[in-house]
Amino acid sequence: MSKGDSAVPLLAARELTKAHGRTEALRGASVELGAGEILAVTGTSGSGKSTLLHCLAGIVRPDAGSVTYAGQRLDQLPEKRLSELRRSDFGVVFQFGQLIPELTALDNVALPLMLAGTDRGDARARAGEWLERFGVRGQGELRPGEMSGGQAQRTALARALVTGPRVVFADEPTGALDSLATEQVMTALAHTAREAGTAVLLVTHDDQVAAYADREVRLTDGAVAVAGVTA
Ligand SMILES: Nc1ncnc2c1ncn2[C@@H]1O[C@H](COP(=O)(O)OP(=O)(O)OP(=O)(O)O)[C@@H](O)[C@H]1O
Repeated sequence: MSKGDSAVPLLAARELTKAHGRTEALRGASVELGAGEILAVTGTSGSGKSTLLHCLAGIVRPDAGSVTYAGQRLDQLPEKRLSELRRSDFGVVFQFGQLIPELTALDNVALPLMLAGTDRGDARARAGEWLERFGVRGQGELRPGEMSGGQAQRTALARALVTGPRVVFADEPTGALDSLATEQVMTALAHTAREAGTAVLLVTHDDQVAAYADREVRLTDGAVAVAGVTA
């Protein structure tokens, strides 16, 4: 039984619709994420995966439908409260990790802690522990441009998890990596998320990546077509 089987989901989208101009990216998409669950959202290009992730993460507001997180309506929260909640409870990783190029790996991971008020020494110590978990502690003094794609993505994941979020949103986190680097990144993500009890919403078009999830939902034309168990 997966940890996502609890009666009340941690995060739930109901009947979401969202248009970008005249393109209807979401047309009644509903999805639930349990605490500690790893959920893969799959589907062909343009099926609405990223838009769904953005709505669930409170980055984009849906046109209609609801997003409920830990009992509160995310889609109705005022912007200030929403950004506080995103900082405290959510971590995000995109296809190209979006690390800050001028900072070392260690300082990139320490930054969210420092922004939350942790002093630099403690933040760097904790950042080092997270780099260790992702197998890139040895690269801590390198800048993103000096790392391989896989090392940079593992650093981005360490940065997303260092603040202890309840949910990590990962949009094609291995989209730019070869198969070996994908395996290393996904193994590290699944292992550390399970250890920390962090839920992960994983957007991917790659079956190799979806196989790391507890469950998969497939989007077709902005709505969920198939929901099932992958593992
Ligand atoms: N900012 C935007 N402006 C206009 N159209 C957009 C915008 N973002 C997404 N779309 C359109 O909305 C639809 C859904 O896009 P979305 O990025 O959510 O799909 P996706 O499944 O993540 O695609 P991909 O796998 O190619 O990233 C597509 O037709 C896309 O072209």
